[in-house]
Amino acid sequence: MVQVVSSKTVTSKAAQNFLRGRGSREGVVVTNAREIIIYVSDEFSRLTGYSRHEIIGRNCRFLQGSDTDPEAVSEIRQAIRERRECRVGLLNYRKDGSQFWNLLSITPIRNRRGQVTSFAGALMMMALVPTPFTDSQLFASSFPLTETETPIDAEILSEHFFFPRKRVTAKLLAVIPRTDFVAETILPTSKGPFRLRAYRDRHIPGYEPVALISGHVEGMKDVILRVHDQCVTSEVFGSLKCDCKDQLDYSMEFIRDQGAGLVIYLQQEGRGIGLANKIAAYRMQELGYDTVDANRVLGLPDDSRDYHAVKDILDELNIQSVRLLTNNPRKIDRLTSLGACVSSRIPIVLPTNEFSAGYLSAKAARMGHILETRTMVVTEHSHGSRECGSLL
Ligand SMILES: Nc1nc2c(ncn2[C@@H]2O[C@H](COP(=O)(O)OP(=O)(O)OP(=O)(O)O)[C@@H](O)[C@H]2O)c(=O)[nH]1
Repeated sequence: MVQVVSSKTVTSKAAQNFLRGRGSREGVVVTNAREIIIYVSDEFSRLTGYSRHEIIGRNCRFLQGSDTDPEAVSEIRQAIRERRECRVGLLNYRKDGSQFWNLLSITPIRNRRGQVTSFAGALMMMALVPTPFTDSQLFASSFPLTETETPIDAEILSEHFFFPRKRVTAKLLAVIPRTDFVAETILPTSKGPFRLRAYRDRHIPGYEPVALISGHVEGMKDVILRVHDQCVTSEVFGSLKCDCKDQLDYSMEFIRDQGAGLVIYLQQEGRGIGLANKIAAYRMQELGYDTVDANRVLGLPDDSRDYHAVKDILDELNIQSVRLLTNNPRKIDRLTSLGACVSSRIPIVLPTNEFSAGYLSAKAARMGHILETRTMVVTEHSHGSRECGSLL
């Protein structure tokens, strides 16, 4: 629930009721009858990147930009003129210039005599769609849906929200957080103590992401992050066929040595296909297929991992931006598509062995991984100031 303001500015019962009814992940603003913002929730600030004092006293138009559809804006204007409720899906801009799809609900607040005294707006953020976009892409997700993502049928959504263009056929991905924090403990490890935070996915029974944290990361920007997907074969059985365990060990040590950072560990064995399928894929690799074709001959996707939980956990920890420990540029794309701010990439440079060399070069050749194995030294590839969403 949104905390109900005790502020003198939002005193009407109707406005208070509106605020009480909102989910905690919705950003809320209240304007006076002349559409000047008099209240802004913390979540609204967080979602848009503007601080409260940058918002109060302004008109909500500051979220619009060059790609905001004028048809959507005119629907809002008309609803306000007619003093009626409206729900609109439109492209908005955060303070850093990045775009997001906003499901905006505006409700006029009336006094006892029925006069409109203020307007309350609730903002809900959706996944980014590619820009510049074509009509047919407009509502298409920028990345394929996997079974772990939340599909929302655009037809259904468009029954509730006015969208500027009606040719809505593709599915929409709504970024509705679904990863709940469960508990935190201190975990002594061979690499030193870490805070271990457990989460639970609301939709997938048994899917329990964890965050292994060193130092203070909450509310910080440029936090070192390793997004690590489960690899039982190397991490438990010591398989030499891949570099997963080495990368996990390296990341924990790197984060410890840097003083702060986190590993988000996800149960997505075998790039999302599961352990048994991965073992079947290994069998295919013994027959001569590389890591990509082995999946394909089994009718399995190359990579069906989902990073929804990463965005939710970063939001839950109020982490503003991350420096990602990875050699996989697509991981950066996928995280930024979900709205996470990746400010730079830190390569992980590790030696190969006779069993992993083929796998690693296949990943570089077929999956776009950056393969640097000449030296053990890790240097940060900075991409300059926060250019979220346009790193590579
Ligand atoms: N399907 C399949 N999965 C594999 C294979 N080898 C390792 N994995 C899985 O690959 C996942 C790790 O992905 P990688 O492609 O190694 O690396 P990445 O996470 O994409 O990129 P980095 O951030 O650079 O590590 C883990 O879930 C492993 O279980 C394989 O041969 N086939």
